Amino acid sequence: MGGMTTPADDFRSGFACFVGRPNAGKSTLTNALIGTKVAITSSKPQTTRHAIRGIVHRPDAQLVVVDTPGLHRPRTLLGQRLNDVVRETWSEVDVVGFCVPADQRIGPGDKYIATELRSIARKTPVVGIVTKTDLVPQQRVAEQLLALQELMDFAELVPVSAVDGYQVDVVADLLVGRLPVGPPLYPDGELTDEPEATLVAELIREAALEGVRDELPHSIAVTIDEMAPREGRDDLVDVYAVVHVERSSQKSIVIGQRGQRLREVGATARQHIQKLLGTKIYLDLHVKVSKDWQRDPKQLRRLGF
Ligand SMILES: Nc1nc2c(ncn2[C@@H]2O[C@H](COP(=O)(O)OP(=O)(O)OP(=O)(O)O)[C@@H](O)[C@H]2O)c(=O)[nH]1
Repeated sequence: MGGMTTPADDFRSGFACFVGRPNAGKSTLTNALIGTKVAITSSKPQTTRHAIRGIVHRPDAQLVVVDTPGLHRPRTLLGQRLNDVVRETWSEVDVVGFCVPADQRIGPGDKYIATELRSIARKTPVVGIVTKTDLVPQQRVAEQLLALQELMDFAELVPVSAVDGYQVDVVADLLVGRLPVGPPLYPDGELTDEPEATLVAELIREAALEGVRDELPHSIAVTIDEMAPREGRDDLVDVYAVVHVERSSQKSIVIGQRGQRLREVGATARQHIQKLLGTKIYLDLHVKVSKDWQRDPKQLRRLGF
């Protein structure tokens, strides 16, 4: 941020999330809004409960898009837990974007989401978004907007195509318009310094936390020691990473019986990293006890906080 410029008095900042049935186009729209800049969750310990998907930086606003798992009709305890996370996110963001694809009839799944949204996030404005307009004739888009309007009270309605870019800015404007006035929540610079390594670290952290979030809420940090293409090959990147925990008891949780868990963490993380980088990777994962790293400013700095 540099402290050189002070944001204008009417600068807006805040959080948004997208909801909608699977395949409604939420991720694609998020990526279109964010462009190339990728944001990283691990840089802010207090926000790790809601993974940040990306940040839209504009001269007049900063829009932080958070991830939510899909809302399901709860059939299992896990389903219920996931739904709790969804509800919590909904009530904490400043605006929700409810996505419905233009090429599919509005159905029970959408009605379920609308009912839930109404009951949980009564005060959160919801923007109704008809996605994938490039797939259907204009007339169909209009019909879908009308059908969507019947579902619930929307703050705004807007059609968009993330693929051809139609009205992506309008969606951004509508979401930003619902954010409170306030300074940027995240510095711009840190997100672009080393996006890949930081994001790779975050993917490993996410994988390591999967299933043990309750046992190790904020006690994990990940650093990347080295990340470079294997010599003489352009299709393989070596990643050397360290998972930092606070106590040796946590180390055993992360490693698991005979290393079983760590292997799974590695496999999951590797898949995600390969997707991100678009190349094969070799992932070398070590677990290290960095005692009380959360309370030690020096260690915190080293771990990138
Ligand atoms: N033609 C077209 N296809 C789109 C558009 N947006 C998304 N898609 C496609 O629709 C499919 C689902 O898109 P996603 O963005 O993954 O949908 P999602 O809502 O994030 O899906 P979940 O992660 O399953 O909840 C993908 O195959 C996208 O390529 C669009 O604007 N136009």
